[in-house]
Amino acid sequence: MLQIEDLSVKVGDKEILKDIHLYIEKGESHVLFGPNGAGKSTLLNTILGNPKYEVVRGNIYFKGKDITDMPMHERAQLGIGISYQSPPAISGVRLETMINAISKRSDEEMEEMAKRLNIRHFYQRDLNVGFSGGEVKRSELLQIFAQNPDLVMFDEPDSGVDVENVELLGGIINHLLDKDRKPSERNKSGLIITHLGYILNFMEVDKAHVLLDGVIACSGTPDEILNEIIKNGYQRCVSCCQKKSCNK
Ligand SMILES: Nc1ncnc2c1ncn2[C@@H]1O[C@H](COP(=O)(O)OP(=O)(O)OP(=O)(O)O)[C@@H](O)[C@H]1O
Repeated sequence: MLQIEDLSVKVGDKEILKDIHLYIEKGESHVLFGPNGAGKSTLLNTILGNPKYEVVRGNIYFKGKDITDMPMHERAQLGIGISYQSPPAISGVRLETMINAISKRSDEEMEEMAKRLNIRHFYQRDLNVGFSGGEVKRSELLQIFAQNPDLVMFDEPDSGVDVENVELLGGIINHLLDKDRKPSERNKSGLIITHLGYILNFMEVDKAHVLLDGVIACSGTPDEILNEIIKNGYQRCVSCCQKKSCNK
């Protein structure tokens, strides 16, 4: 589904991502860990095609197509979606208006998901204006459900969310990524950034990567990587990275 080859990315004068290789198969979800400022959001924004991020080397392929120079709206049409960490509040645009503008789902499907996310009563409110942290995340997930993209990226879906809502959101992300279907029937792929990994208790993820200083330092199963980070911080990834000379 997504293939990233030898990708290096600059923001302004600064090279943030270096020599990234990442392959996400159809039906797979990957999680991205890394300390603050490592470049995780930069990677998501680059996949999305945000023009602020300049690809200086390498290529991004989506569904077999080279999208490296493709504008953002065409990538969205092709099936790439994102749930932002801190989406903007938009006065004058109601949640319902946004949903109607972007939805590829039936009214019945939208009603059901809005109820499941407990956000139906927010339809007449301006988008994210005065929403709490958890309400913003629920509204983001409803918009992602409406768009129905094939590759969904989640930038810290659990930040600022209480324990009960993390469980709710984890279950819905699982559903959005087809994890409630048999492996052979899964068509969606995901890339999720999380700092604490608590949401992973409620969703299924196939692989994990650690991004350090713009480089993928280690990859493995989500459990082994997360346990290592909880036990020793990012220290082992740093030594692993030094052995591979990946920070040169
Ligand atoms: N517009 C910009 N101009 C200069 N530097 C930038 C710009 N945007 C991001 N950066 C820098 O790029 C680096 C990576 O930022 P990024 O937001 O991708 O990190 P992150 O891993 O997502 O961090 P966090 O976990 O704190 O959200 C940081 O050092 C940041 O200051």
